[in-house]
Amino acid sequence: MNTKPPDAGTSTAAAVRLRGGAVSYAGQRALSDVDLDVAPGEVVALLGPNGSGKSTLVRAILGLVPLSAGTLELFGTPAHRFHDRARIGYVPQRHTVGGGVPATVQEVVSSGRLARRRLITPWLRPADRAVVADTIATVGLEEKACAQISTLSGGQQRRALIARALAGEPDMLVMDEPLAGVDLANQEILTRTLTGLVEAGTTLLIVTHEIGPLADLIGRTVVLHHGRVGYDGPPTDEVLNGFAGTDPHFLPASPGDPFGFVD
Ligand SMILES: Nc1ncnc2c1ncn2[C@@H]1O[C@H](COP(=O)(O)OP(=O)(O)OP(=O)(O)O)[C@@H](O)[C@H]1O
Repeated sequence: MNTKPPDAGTSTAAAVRLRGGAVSYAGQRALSDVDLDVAPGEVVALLGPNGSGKSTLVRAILGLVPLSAGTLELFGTPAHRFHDRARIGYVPQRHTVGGGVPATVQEVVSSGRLARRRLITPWLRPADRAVVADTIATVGLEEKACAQISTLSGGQQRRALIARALAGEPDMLVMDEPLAGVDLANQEILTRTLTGLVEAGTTLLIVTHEIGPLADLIGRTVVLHHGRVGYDGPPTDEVLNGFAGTDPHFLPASPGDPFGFVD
């Protein structure tokens, strides 16, 4: 699926440009002095131990939590003046769907399309419906399009919610733990989906504990320690193998210990 105009996502402006970013919750610092550039078309994995600030960083980029310091630009525009939110798709961390709201896969995915169109009229045009159908096919859920989303497995729900984000045809997709709790078959489908998006020029920012099947896709890893960037570079074996989400020996980086592995 790629119905973007040919120049979409190829602008030279960074998709994300954060300088000196800081976030506090009730006076407690969760992020400090974070610099992050994400170029159009880049695939960046955000790693780090539990509580190191990964989700906070993506929430700050998405404007879901305010920066207490620093500056943020999205696609070359200061974040406070950036109104084209549909250019950024977001799949949050805990995103299985409960039984509370009855909705089919098609309806859920359509809601992602409606959000892009900022519709005054509450219906989709044929071209929008085609994108919705295409997106459902991209994540391999054609046969479930009319099923209630609450009847799907966790992995299938995750695929549906990724499809919802994709239905807005974002230039950048931000995903928090897309593979967590997803079985191998669903991981493979998701990896194929993401590979197709990257080939189409979509920028990916992925918070993950499990590089696993995504290893071939990821061009760069940014590792957070205690709310600061400890490593920013290629996904070396040392980063990928040495990282463990809850490893107490994974300490703040220092010049002699760039990955923070040494006690
Ligand atoms: N809404 C909140 N209110 C108060 N503190 C919060 C809130 N969200 C996160 N924190 C704290 O901010 C710090 C960073 O949390 P964050 O969830 O960003 O880390 P993380 O690296 O994404 O962790 P995990 O891998 O467990 O998801 C932690 O100390 C956490 O307890």
